[in-house]
Amino acid sequence: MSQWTLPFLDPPSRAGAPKGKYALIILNQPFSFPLLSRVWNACRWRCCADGGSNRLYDLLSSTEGQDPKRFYLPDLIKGDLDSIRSDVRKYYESQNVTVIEDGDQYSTDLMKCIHSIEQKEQAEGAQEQYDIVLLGGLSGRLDQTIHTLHYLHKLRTTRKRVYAITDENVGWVLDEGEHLIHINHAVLGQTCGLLPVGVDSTILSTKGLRWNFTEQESSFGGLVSTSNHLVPEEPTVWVKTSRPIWWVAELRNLA
Ligand SMILES: Nc1ncnc2c1ncn2[C@@H]1O[C@H](COP(=O)(O)OP(=O)(O)OP(=O)(O)O)[C@@H](O)[C@H]1O
Ligand SMILES: Cc1ncc(C[n+]2csc(CCO)c2C)c(N)n1
Repeated sequence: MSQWTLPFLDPPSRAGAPKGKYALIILNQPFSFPLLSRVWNACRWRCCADGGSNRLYDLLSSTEGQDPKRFYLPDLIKGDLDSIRSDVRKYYESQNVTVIEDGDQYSTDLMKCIHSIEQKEQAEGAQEQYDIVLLGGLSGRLDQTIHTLHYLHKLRTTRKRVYAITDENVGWVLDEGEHLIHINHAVLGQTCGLLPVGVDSTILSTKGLRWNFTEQESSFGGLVSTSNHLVPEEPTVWVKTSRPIWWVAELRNLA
């Protein structure tokens, strides 16, 4: 059974950053400072996908007086670089941030960043993979959102854990099998969904939700569990699925 916890969304603690090995990819979508600071501090390596660098730069330029930008320097900016602004590129280059242009028109900036994490893992010769946190990717342009759903669905065969996070949602792919999701109700809101994306149908069983399934079929032609609810008294949600599905939960305002 796969166990799922989200320590990268917990408030900073005196014990320091979560023990897990996390890598962050900042996509070109809006995010708040409280969300950024939590995931940033939890991750050991951080990368901006092309225009994600503009988001980081602009968010950290809005504070009067101090310049927090220099405390949030990514390890890498990568993509076809058709979205990064010249002032942003100039600033990060002046801070010695590596900027890599990859003009391939058959892979997205997200894919290019994932490739860099794989190269890093190879270079480090590490046994353990990075768990990957995408900041953004679940809202905005529908083709990009579907790309996130599609790509993470595909990545499940080679990557153990890849999460997509926005100010509204956290979601990831539950591969076929059994899963125990540990719920921090201070971080997650009420609603959640079990989405059979990219599969004809799945047989689902759940425990710990307001509306549970028992060996029930779920498909786009039939039933899809949207607007389901977490139950405040339940510390875990158990899911059994015969095919991969997307799990999404609402995020509380972290401010
Ligand atoms: N409007 C959007 N909605 C959702 N995700 C987005 C959106 N725009 C960008 N992204 C994500 O951020 C990444 C970087 O985006 P950017 O705007 O720099 O490049 P793009 O040219 O639009 O995307 P790509 O080159 O990857 O097709 C994309 O690969 C995608 O994952
Ligand atoms: C069938 C097909 N559809 C779309 C694209 C376009 N495309 C996909 S990824 C990418 C890079 C964006 O930075 C671009 C332009 C393609 N190549 N092949």
